[in-house]
Amino acid sequence: MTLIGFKKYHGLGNDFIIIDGRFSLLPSSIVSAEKHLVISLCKRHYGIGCDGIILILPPVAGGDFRMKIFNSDGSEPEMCGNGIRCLIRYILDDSEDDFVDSFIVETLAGKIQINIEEGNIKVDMGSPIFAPEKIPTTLPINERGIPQGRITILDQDFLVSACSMGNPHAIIEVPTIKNIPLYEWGQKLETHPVFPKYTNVHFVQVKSRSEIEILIWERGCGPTLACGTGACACLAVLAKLGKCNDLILVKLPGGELEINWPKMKGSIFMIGDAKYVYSGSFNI
Ligand SMILES: N[C@@H](CCC[C@H](N)C(=O)O)C(=O)O
Repeated sequence: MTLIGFKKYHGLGNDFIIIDGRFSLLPSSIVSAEKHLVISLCKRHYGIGCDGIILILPPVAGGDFRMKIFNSDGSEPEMCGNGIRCLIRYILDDSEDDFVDSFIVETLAGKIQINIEEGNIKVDMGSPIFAPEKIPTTLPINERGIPQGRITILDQDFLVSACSMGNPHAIIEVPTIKNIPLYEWGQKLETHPVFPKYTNVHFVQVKSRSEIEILIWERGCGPTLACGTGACACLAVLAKLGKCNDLILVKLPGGELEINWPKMKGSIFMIGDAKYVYSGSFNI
C-alpha cells in the first residue's frame, strides 16, 4: 500500500484535490488516472468528494510545471480555468519565495501564462476557437463566424452556439436561468452527436452588456458551481453576437469572475482567486 498526500482547493466552489508529483514519482495508477480510482476519490459522500483531480507534474515543454486534470468520471479534459487557479494558489501557498509572480503551466491545450496581480490570479486563457473541426462540432458556421444551429432534445428546441477554450463548450441563451431542468437537459446536450467529443453546456442569461449569469453542466462531471473556461467561452460567443462588451462580470452559482477579451482580439483573460480547503491522505 502507498500513502498519497493531497490538498483540496476550490475556485468558486469548483473543487479539486491536488496531488503534487513535482518532486517524487507518483504510482502509475495515479499518473494514468485509473478510472475506478478517480471515480471513487471524486465521489461525493463516499470518497473525498470533488469535481476533479489535478496532478502537478514536472514540465516537459519549457514551462514551470505541467497540469494533468481528470474529471470526476475519469475522463481527461484539455484545460480547466478554475483548476489552473487552484494549482497556482497551491504553488503560492507552498512556496517560500514571495517574489515569483509569473508562471507558465503546460496543459493539453498548450502553455498557459499566469500572472499574480494585486493578490489575484490573472490567467491568459488563450484565444477562443470557433473552427468547428477544432471544437469539435458538426454545427455550421453562422454569418457572425460562430458554429451555431438548432438541436432538439426531449421535444425542446435549442439554439446552440459552440466555442472551444481548449475544451468544448455549448452556449444557450435563455430569458432566465431560473427553473432550468439542468439534469435532464444537461446530460442530453453534453452527449449530443453534434459534439463528437461531448461538450460542457452553459445556459446563459444576459443581464446587461457587462453582466451575464450562467448555469453549468460540465462534461464528465455534471452540474458544477463554476467553470472558468465556460465563462470565457460565453463571453467569446456573446461578444461576437454583439450582445455584450469585451469586459464582463460573469455570475456563476459559486461566485463571480471578471472576464476580459480586450477589443475582441487575441487572448481572453480571467481574473479570480482560489482557496485552500484542507489536506489529507489516502492509501492505494
Ligand atoms: N471546471 C473547468 C472545466 C473542467 C473540464 C471540463 N469538465 C471538460 O471536460 O472540458 C473550468 O473551470 O474550466
